[in-house]
This record gives sequence, structure tokens and C-alpha cells, in this order.
Amino acid sequence: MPAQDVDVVVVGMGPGGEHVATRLAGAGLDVVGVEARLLGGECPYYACVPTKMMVRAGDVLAEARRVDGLAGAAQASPDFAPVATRIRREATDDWDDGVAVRRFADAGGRFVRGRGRITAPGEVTVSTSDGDQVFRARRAIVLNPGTEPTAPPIDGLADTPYWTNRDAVAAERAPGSLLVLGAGPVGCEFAQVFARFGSRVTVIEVKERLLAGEEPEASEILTKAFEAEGITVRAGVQVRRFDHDGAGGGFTATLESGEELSAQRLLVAAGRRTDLAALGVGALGLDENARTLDVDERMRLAPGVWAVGDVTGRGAFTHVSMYQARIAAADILASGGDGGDGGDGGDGGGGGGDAGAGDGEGERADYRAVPRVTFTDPEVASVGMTEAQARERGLTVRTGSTDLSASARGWIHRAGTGLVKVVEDAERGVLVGATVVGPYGGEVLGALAVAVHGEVPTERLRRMIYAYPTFHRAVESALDDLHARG
Ligand SMILES: Cc1cc2nc3c(=O)[nH]c(=O)nc-3n(C[C@H](O)[C@H](O)[C@H](O)COP(=O)(O)OP(=O)(O)OC[C@H]3O[C@@H](n4cnc5c(N)ncnc54)[C@H](O)[C@@H]3O)c2cc1C
Ligand SMILES: NC(=O)c1ccc[n+]([C@@H]2O[C@H](COP(=O)([O-])OP(=O)(O)OC[C@H]3O[C@@H](n4cnc5c(N)ncnc54)[C@H](O)[C@@H]3O)[C@@H](O)[C@H]2O)c1
Repeated sequence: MPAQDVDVVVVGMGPGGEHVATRLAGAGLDVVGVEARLLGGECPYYACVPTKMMVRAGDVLAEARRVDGLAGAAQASPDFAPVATRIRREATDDWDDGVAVRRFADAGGRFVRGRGRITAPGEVTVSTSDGDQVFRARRAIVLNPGTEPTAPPIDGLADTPYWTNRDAVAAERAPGSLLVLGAGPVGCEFAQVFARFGSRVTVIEVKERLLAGEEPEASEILTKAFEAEGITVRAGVQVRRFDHDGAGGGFTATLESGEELSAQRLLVAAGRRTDLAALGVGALGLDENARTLDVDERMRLAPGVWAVGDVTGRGAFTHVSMYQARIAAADILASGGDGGDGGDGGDGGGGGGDAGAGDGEGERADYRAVPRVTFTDPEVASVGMTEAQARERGLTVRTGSTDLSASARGWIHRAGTGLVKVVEDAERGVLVGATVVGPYGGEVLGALAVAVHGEVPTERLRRMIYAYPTFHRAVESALDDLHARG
């Protein structure tokens, strides 16, 4: 089949890729969107959306269990079936992306299902069920391949029927017992959900604490909350090998100490990676063995090539992918005048010359105030740098913190231990990071994200009026603590 000349080829249609492709198609460009699995990517089908439906269901159960002593008596009988049905029917359309494909076509885009690979500068070859199709991009190639779950090289693990997040969201029922390998956001969210639906859950983490990238105080509060719910937390341990009883039996993890932990199911949530070699970045002269694609602040990767999303290593979150997508789309549109030689596709230059519109105006990515929320109960929400990161940067750091349960709202709510912690660049007198652990922590974080993003002077934040009795009023106490530390 001869190569087809188009304006833009987007490889990988996760949240960011779909956004760029739809925006550029809407602007009148001839856009091909290439997706190997489901248009929309991990987030709507296997990640954010279905897992937050699970979290919502688990939270409702937990609230029901709090009725005793606050509002009488209630008995909740957990049943995972409504959760599984809701995920299947409302969230994922039974893992069918027909609606998204039609939406993209209606926006003027052309969808190709298959695996794309850069085969030369400006050229993408897509392996489809009908054979290969070759596209030459006059204006841009955009890479949004996301990540795949990975399993660590532990003896015995590879050949077992372990779950990844994709199996866990498709579960029809909660397993009787569950081992969770890895206590990042994925492992922690699933661990608590399944525990609330009756699974006997053990979390195994090689680092010393849960959510090791967050403030240590946050890990400590979450560990206590997990243990109070009956979740076993084994942090700072190494698994030597896994065994699976093939006769429909369960999994056994043997730790370096010789201790054995067993469960009916095993969820591997030990991190994710992108196969850059399969994506063909070597054809651009880039390192195929790298973990991430190193883009500039306009998402430019190479002449005529942009990349957005998890693969850029700037925070594996849907909101980061969408943010980058907006910047990349604007840059590609701005590149219209000068960028486009390669118009005849002959040199395969894919936009020719510089990747984008030169160094003129246009938004540049700013990652100082990336917010992140792990939707456990309590929610662990943070923005910007942790205290340790700020110190590593060599900043003169001042911190302040308060226990949320000591606030009026925390006490009224019977919220359990929580936290607001603020991290200040003391020389500039502005916050560079903050963490909230508590009910609605992600919502409370909003104000602190504005403070970090807007570099609002800490003294000015202290003179603000905080509504009584809200959870966000605890921000004032954390700022008072900061001030008291001189
Ligand atoms: C369990 C879980 C829960 C999460 N919860 C949240 C949350 O609550 N909030 C949040 O912000 N983030 C959350 N995340 C992270 C979020 O899912 C990702 O950051 C988000 O999907 C953005 O990813 P992306 O745009 O890089 O691409 P992805 O969503 O990963 O999509 C990339 C797509 O590219 C396709 N692809 C890859 N290579 C090729 C190729 N060569 N050819 C064609 N197609 C290809 C893949 O099939 C995939 O569909 C969660 C992640 C997980 C695993
Ligand atoms: N609510 C959210 O926004 C949300 C939810 C889930 C995931 N995410 C995103 O997805 C990304 C991936 O999440 P993740 O939790 O899969 O990965 P992660 O890399 O954040 O965490 C993986 C954890 O597994 C541990 N681990 C690795 N090898 C291990 C081993 N051999 N034994 C025991 N533990 C081991 C690591 O130490 C780490 O703590 C996150 O970085 C996050 O950005 C976001």
C-alpha cells in the first residue's frame, strides 16, 4: 500500500493524544489518530474513572460503618456486583470505545486501530489487522503511548496469572484474599477498595513506607488507617519468589526472611513503563532504552515530533497529559506557517526545520504546581515539592503543619488523624509545596495549589479569612505553625 500524506499523525490516543488529535482535526488539519487498544487510553477504561467508581463504593461502605455512634445503627452488606456492573455499563461500555471513535470522526479525525511505529523521520507505519499502513506527516507526529504495567523480575512471578490494574477493574467480585505488590497510588487505592468489600488484603512494599514519594507523615497516617481497617502492611520487605498453585489455588510470596504470605489473588502494582523501542524512537536518533521521552517546555521532542503524557515523566496523571496536550496543540498550530516543509512528504521531514513555531510567544509548560491525589480514605493530596525535595533543591526550607483532627471540623466530623503540611521557600516567603491528608483532601488542596502556582506570599495567606468550620481552615493553623517556627 502506498504511503499516505497527512498533516498530523498521533500515535497513542490516551487522554492527551485524543485531546491533541481532536483539537487539530477541529482546526481543519488532516489528522490520523492511531490507537492499538481503546481510544481514550488507560484513564477511562482501566484507571482513573473505573477505579474512582470503586473508591466511591468503598467509601459509601465505610461511611455506613461510621453510622454507629454518630447516627444510630446501620448494617451494610458489601456486594461487589453493583460496582462491577457500573464499571461495565456506565464507565467502559463493556470496554468498547465506539462512542469515542464516533466522537473523533465527528470532529473530523481519521481513526486507525493498530500499533504505530516511527519508521523514518516524519513517517509512521501502523500494523493493523489488515496489514501495514504507512503515513507521512507533513506537519507533526505526536507521541502519546502512555505506560504499561510491569512486573518486577521476581522468581516464579512471570508465569503466574497475577492481576494488573486491568484485571482488577474488570473483577466481577472481590477475592477472598489479596496480596498487593507495590504500595504506590495504584496499590493503595485497590488495597483499600477490596478490603472494604471483604477481601483479606496484605500490601507488600519494598520501600520503607506506603506512598514513598509523599511526605513521611502522610505515609504514617495512611498506614494506621489501613491497619485500623484490617489491611496488613508489610513495608521494607523483599519478595524472594512467588508460587502459584496451578490447580485453581492461590499465590504464595516468600519473603527474603523466609516468611510466607498467601492469598487467593495477587495484584502487581509495582510500576509502569513504556516500550520506546517498539515505538521506533530509534529512527529519530533517540535512546530506545530510556524510561521517558525528554521533551522541552512545548512538548517538542525532535524536529516535527511532539510527545505528551506519562511518557514524558513529568507526572503520570491525566491532568498533566491534558495540560501538555493543550500546549502541544497550540505549538503545532503555531508552527503552520514556517514548519511545514515536508509538504510533499518527500523528505519525510515531518514538519521540517525546528519542531515548532520557533521561540516566539506561546504557552510553556510549568510544573511547579502539579497537584496529585491518591484517592484512599483519608485522601492523600499534595502539590509541588515535599519537604525533602525542597531541601534537595537547596532551598532554605521552613515548614508548618497541623493535625486535621484537632481542627473544629475534624473534631465535629470525627475525621481521625489528618494533616495539613506546608513547605515554604523561606527566602522568597512563598509556598513551594503542600500536603493535605484527610476527608476531601483533594478538594482542600485546591486552595494550596493556587497558593503554590500563584506564588502568593505566605504572610498574605495568613491574612486571608478561612471559613469556619471547614477542613480548609486548617490551612491557617498550618501557616500559624510555620510562622511560629520563625
Ligand atoms: C489504576 C490507575 C488509576 C489511576 N488513577 C488516576 C487518577 O485518579 N487521576 C489521574 O490523574 N491519573 C490516574 N492514573 C494515571 C492515568 O491513567 C494516566 O496518567 C493517564 O491515562 C494519562 O496517560 P497518557 O495520556 O500518557 O496515555 P494512556 O492513558 O496510557 O494511553 C496511551 C494509549 O496509547 C496506546 N499506545 C501505546 N503505544 C502505542 C502504539 N505504538 N501505537 C498505538 N497505540 C499505542 C495505548 O494502547 C493507550 O491506549 C491512574 C493510573 C492507573 C494505572
Ligand atoms: N489517584 C491518582 O492520581 C493515581 C492513581 C493511581 C496511579 N496514578 C499514577 O500512576 C502511576 C503509576 O502508579 P503505580 O502505583 O503503579 O506505580 P508507582 O511507581 O508509583 O509505585 C509502585 C510501587 O511499587 C513498589 N515496588 C516496585 N517493585 C517492587 C517489588 N519488587 N516489591 C515490592 N514493591 C515494589 C515501588 O517501591 C513503589 O512504591 C503513579 O505514578 C501515578 O502518577 C495516579
